[in-house]
Amino acid sequence: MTQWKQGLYALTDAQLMPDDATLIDRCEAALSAGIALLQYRDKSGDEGRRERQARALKALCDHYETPLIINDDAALAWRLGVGVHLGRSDGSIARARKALGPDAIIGATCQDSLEFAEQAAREGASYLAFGRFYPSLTKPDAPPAELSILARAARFDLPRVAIGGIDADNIEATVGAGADLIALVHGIFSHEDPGAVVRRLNRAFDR
Ligand SMILES: Cc1ncc(COP(=O)(O)OP(=O)(O)O)c(N)n1
Ligand SMILES: Cc1nc(C(=O)O)sc1CCOP(=O)(O)O
Ligand SMILES: [Mg+2]
Repeated sequence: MTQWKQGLYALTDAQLMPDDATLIDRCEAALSAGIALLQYRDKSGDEGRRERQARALKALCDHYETPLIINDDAALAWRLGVGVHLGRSDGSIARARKALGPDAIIGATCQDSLEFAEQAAREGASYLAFGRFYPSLTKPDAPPAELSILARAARFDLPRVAIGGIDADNIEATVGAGADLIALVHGIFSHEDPGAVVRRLNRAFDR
Protein backbone atom coordinates (compact mmCIF):
# COMPACT_ATOMS: atom_id res chain seq x y z
CA MET A 1 0.00 0.00 0.00
CA THR A 2 1.08 3.58 -0.70
CA GLN A 3 2.68 5.28 2.27
CA TRP A 4 -0.27 7.47 3.26
CA LYS A 5 1.18 9.54 6.10
CA GLN A 6 2.70 12.27 3.96
CA GLY A 7 1.63 13.89 0.71
CA LEU A 8 -1.52 15.12 -0.98
CA TYR A 9 -4.99 14.24 0.27
CA ALA A 10 -7.64 14.80 -2.43
CA LEU A 11 -11.30 15.31 -1.45
CA THR A 12 -14.05 14.83 -4.02
CA ASP A 13 -16.81 17.37 -4.58
CA ALA A 14 -20.20 16.76 -6.16
CA GLN A 15 -20.44 20.27 -7.62
CA LEU A 16 -17.09 19.99 -9.38
CA MET A 17 -17.70 16.38 -10.49
CA PRO A 18 -21.46 16.05 -10.88
CA ASP A 19 -21.62 12.76 -12.78
CA ASP A 20 -19.97 9.36 -12.32
CA ALA A 21 -17.79 9.61 -15.43
CA THR A 22 -16.25 12.96 -14.42
CA LEU A 23 -15.74 11.75 -10.86
CA ILE A 24 -13.95 8.60 -11.97
CA ASP A 25 -11.87 10.33 -14.67
CA ARG A 26 -10.62 13.10 -12.38
CA CYS A 27 -9.97 10.76 -9.45
CA GLU A 28 -8.05 8.38 -11.70
CA ALA A 29 -5.93 11.28 -12.99
CA ALA A 30 -5.12 12.34 -9.42
CA LEU A 31 -4.42 8.77 -8.27
CA SER A 32 -2.15 7.98 -11.18
CA ALA A 33 -0.17 11.20 -10.65
CA GLY A 34 0.41 10.31 -7.00
CA ILE A 35 -1.80 11.22 -4.07
CA ALA A 36 -1.47 9.73 -0.58
CA LEU A 37 -5.19 9.54 0.26
CA LEU A 38 -8.54 10.02 -1.51
CA GLN A 39 -11.64 11.09 0.39
CA TYR A 40 -15.14 10.56 -1.01
CA ARG A 41 -17.06 13.64 0.19
CA ASP A 42 -20.63 13.84 -1.06
CA LYS A 43 -23.30 15.86 0.70
CA SER A 44 -26.12 15.01 -1.73
CA GLY A 45 -27.98 12.73 0.67
CA ASP A 46 -28.66 10.39 -2.26
CA GLU A 47 -27.87 7.03 -0.66
CA GLY A 48 -27.92 5.06 -3.92
CA ARG A 49 -25.50 7.43 -5.61
CA ARG A 50 -23.21 7.49 -2.57
CA GLU A 51 -23.06 3.69 -2.38
CA ARG A 52 -22.46 3.34 -6.15
CA GLN A 53 -19.80 6.05 -6.39
CA ALA A 54 -18.01 4.97 -3.22
CA ARG A 55 -17.81 1.36 -4.52
CA ALA A 56 -16.42 2.57 -7.86
CA LEU A 57 -13.80 4.67 -6.08
CA LYS A 58 -12.87 1.73 -3.84
CA ALA A 59 -12.07 -0.38 -6.93
CA LEU A 60 -10.01 2.48 -8.38
CA CYS A 61 -8.13 3.08 -5.13
CA ASP A 62 -7.38 -0.64 -4.80
CA HIS A 63 -5.87 -0.56 -8.28
CA TYR A 64 -3.58 2.34 -7.34
CA GLU A 65 -2.96 0.93 -3.83
CA THR A 66 -4.12 4.19 -2.30
CA PRO A 67 -6.40 4.27 0.76
CA LEU A 68 -9.97 5.50 0.32
CA ILE A 69 -11.62 7.48 3.12
CA ILE A 70 -15.38 8.06 3.35
CA ASN A 71 -16.49 11.41 4.73
CA ASP A 72 -19.08 11.44 7.56
CA ASP A 73 -20.39 7.88 7.15
CA ALA A 74 -18.78 5.15 9.29
CA ALA A 75 -21.44 2.61 8.22
CA LEU A 76 -20.59 3.04 4.52
CA ALA A 77 -16.88 2.84 5.37
CA TRP A 78 -17.52 -0.41 7.25
CA ARG A 79 -19.45 -1.93 4.31
CA LEU A 80 -16.55 -1.13 1.97
CA GLY A 81 -13.75 -1.98 4.39
CA VAL A 82 -12.18 1.49 4.10
CA GLY A 83 -11.39 4.45 6.37
CA VAL A 84 -13.61 7.29 7.55
CA HIS A 85 -13.27 11.00 8.30
CA LEU A 86 -15.42 12.34 11.13
CA GLY A 87 -16.11 15.95 12.03
CA ARG A 88 -17.26 17.29 15.38
CA SER A 89 -20.88 16.27 14.82
CA ASP A 90 -20.38 13.09 12.77
CA GLY A 91 -20.25 10.55 15.61
CA SER A 92 -17.65 9.31 18.01
CA ILE A 93 -14.11 8.43 16.98
CA ALA A 94 -13.98 5.78 19.70
CA ARG A 95 -17.11 4.07 18.34
CA ALA A 96 -15.77 4.17 14.78
CA ARG A 97 -12.46 2.66 15.95
CA LYS A 98 -14.32 -0.15 17.68
CA ALA A 99 -16.45 -0.84 14.59
CA LEU A 100 -13.74 -0.51 11.92
CA GLY A 101 -10.91 -2.20 13.80
CA PRO A 102 -7.33 -1.29 14.71
CA ASP A 103 -5.99 -0.95 11.17
CA ALA A 104 -8.63 1.37 9.71
CA ILE A 105 -7.63 4.95 8.90
CA ILE A 106 -9.88 7.22 10.97
CA GLY A 107 -9.49 10.97 10.58
CA ALA A 108 -10.74 13.69 12.89
CA THR A 109 -11.57 17.35 12.28
CA CYS A 110 -9.83 19.45 14.93
CA GLN A 111 -10.43 22.93 13.40
CA ASP A 112 -8.11 25.21 15.42
CA SER A 113 -8.31 23.34 18.70
CA LEU A 114 -5.63 21.34 20.50
CA GLU A 115 -8.34 20.22 22.94
CA PHE A 116 -10.26 18.59 20.07
CA ALA A 117 -6.99 17.05 18.89
CA GLU A 118 -6.23 15.70 22.35
CA GLN A 119 -9.64 14.05 22.57
CA ALA A 120 -9.44 12.60 19.05
CA ALA A 121 -5.95 11.20 19.70
CA ARG A 122 -7.16 9.63 22.95
CA GLU A 123 -10.11 8.01 21.17
CA GLY A 124 -7.91 6.42 18.52
CA ALA A 125 -7.76 8.81 15.55
CA SER A 126 -5.18 7.96 12.86
CA TYR A 127 -4.63 11.57 11.79
CA LEU A 128 -5.65 15.04 12.99
CA ALA A 129 -7.02 17.62 10.54
CA PHE A 130 -6.60 21.35 11.20
CA GLY A 131 -8.00 24.30 9.26
CA ARG A 132 -9.29 26.18 7.50
CA PHE A 133 -6.03 28.01 6.86
CA TYR A 134 -7.00 30.14 3.82
CA PRO A 135 -10.24 31.35 2.22
CA SER A 136 -12.05 28.28 0.91
CA LEU A 137 -14.41 28.12 -2.06
CA THR A 138 -15.70 24.72 -0.92
CA LYS A 139 -16.42 25.64 2.69
CA PRO A 140 -16.19 29.43 3.11
CA ASP A 141 -17.77 29.36 6.59
CA ALA A 142 -15.38 26.82 8.13
CA PRO A 143 -13.77 28.41 11.21
CA PRO A 144 -10.36 29.94 10.48
CA ALA A 145 -7.15 28.55 11.99
CA GLU A 146 -3.58 29.82 12.41
CA LEU A 147 -0.72 27.91 10.80
CA SER A 148 1.09 27.89 14.16
CA ILE A 149 -1.29 25.20 15.44
CA LEU A 150 0.45 22.66 13.18
CA ALA A 151 3.76 22.93 15.08
CA ARG A 152 1.97 22.83 18.42
CA ALA A 153 0.14 19.64 17.38
CA ALA A 154 3.43 17.76 16.84
CA ARG A 155 3.18 16.48 20.40
CA PHE A 156 0.37 14.08 19.48
CA ASP A 157 2.74 12.12 17.25
CA LEU A 158 0.04 11.61 14.61
CA PRO A 159 0.05 12.81 10.99
CA ARG A 160 -1.18 16.42 10.81
CA VAL A 161 -3.49 17.28 7.93
CA ALA A 162 -3.91 20.89 6.78
CA ILE A 163 -7.11 21.87 4.94
CA GLY A 164 -8.93 24.90 3.59
CA GLY A 165 -8.06 27.00 0.55
CA ILE A 166 -4.70 25.35 -0.12
CA ASP A 167 -3.28 25.80 -3.62
CA ALA A 168 0.02 26.07 -5.48
CA ASP A 169 0.66 29.53 -4.01
CA ASN A 170 0.44 28.58 -0.35
CA ILE A 171 1.27 24.86 -0.18
CA GLU A 172 4.98 25.37 0.54
CA ALA A 173 4.27 27.65 3.50
CA THR A 174 1.76 25.12 4.82
CA VAL A 175 4.13 22.17 4.55
CA GLY A 176 6.85 24.37 6.08
CA ALA A 177 4.57 25.06 9.05
CA GLY A 178 4.39 21.34 9.83
CA ALA A 179 1.63 19.76 7.75
CA ASP A 180 2.30 16.13 6.84
CA LEU A 181 -0.71 15.83 4.55
CA ILE A 182 -2.24 18.62 2.47
CA ALA A 183 -5.98 18.22 1.87
CA LEU A 184 -7.54 19.95 -1.12
CA VAL A 185 -10.81 20.06 -3.03
CA HIS A 186 -10.61 23.02 -5.44
CA GLY A 187 -6.81 22.99 -5.52
CA ILE A 188 -7.02 19.65 -7.35
CA PHE A 189 -10.50 18.98 -8.70
CA SER A 190 -11.41 22.40 -10.12
CA HIS A 191 -8.71 21.74 -12.72
CA GLU A 192 -9.50 19.93 -15.93
CA ASP A 193 -6.19 18.10 -15.67
CA PRO A 194 -5.88 17.09 -12.00
CA GLY A 195 -2.85 14.92 -12.84
CA ALA A 196 -0.76 17.92 -13.91
CA VAL A 197 -1.76 19.85 -10.78
CA VAL A 198 -0.96 16.91 -8.51
CA ARG A 199 2.52 16.56 -10.03
CA ARG A 200 3.17 20.25 -9.47
CA LEU A 201 1.78 20.33 -5.90
CA ASN A 202 3.81 17.24 -4.97
CA ARG A 203 7.02 19.25 -5.45
CA ALA A 204 6.26 20.96 -2.14
CA PHE A 205 7.19 17.71 -0.36
CA ASP A 206 10.60 17.45 -2.08
CA ARG A 207 12.14 20.32 -0.19
C1 LIG B 1 -9.22 15.90 5.84
C2 LIG B 1 -10.48 16.57 6.25
N1 LIG B 1 -10.41 17.55 7.16
C3 LIG B 1 -11.52 18.17 7.56
C4 LIG B 1 -12.74 17.81 7.02
C5 LIG B 1 -14.00 18.49 7.47
O1 LIG B 1 -14.87 17.58 8.14
P1 LIG B 1 -16.21 18.16 8.80
O2 LIG B 1 -15.83 19.18 9.81
O3 LIG B 1 -17.02 17.04 9.29
O4 LIG B 1 -16.94 18.87 7.60
P2 LIG B 1 -17.53 18.19 6.27
O5 LIG B 1 -16.39 17.83 5.40
O6 LIG B 1 -18.30 16.97 6.68
O7 LIG B 1 -18.37 19.25 5.67
C6 LIG B 1 -12.77 16.79 6.08
N2 LIG B 1 -13.91 16.38 5.51
N3 LIG B 1 -11.62 16.17 5.71
C1 LIG C 1 -14.14 20.12 3.80
C2 LIG C 1 -13.40 21.20 4.48
N1 LIG C 1 -13.18 21.22 5.83
C3 LIG C 1 -12.53 22.29 6.22
C4 LIG C 1 -12.17 22.57 7.62
O1 LIG C 1 -11.60 23.63 7.90
O2 LIG C 1 -12.43 21.70 8.44
S1 LIG C 1 -12.15 23.35 4.95
C5 LIG C 1 -12.88 22.31 3.84
C6 LIG C 1 -12.94 22.60 2.37
C7 LIG C 1 -11.65 22.29 1.66
O3 LIG C 1 -11.83 22.59 0.32
P1 LIG C 1 -10.90 23.60 -0.49
O4 LIG C 1 -9.58 22.92 -0.65
O5 LIG C 1 -11.61 23.77 -1.81
O6 LIG C 1 -10.82 24.86 0.28
MG1 LIG D 1 -18.36 15.87 8.39
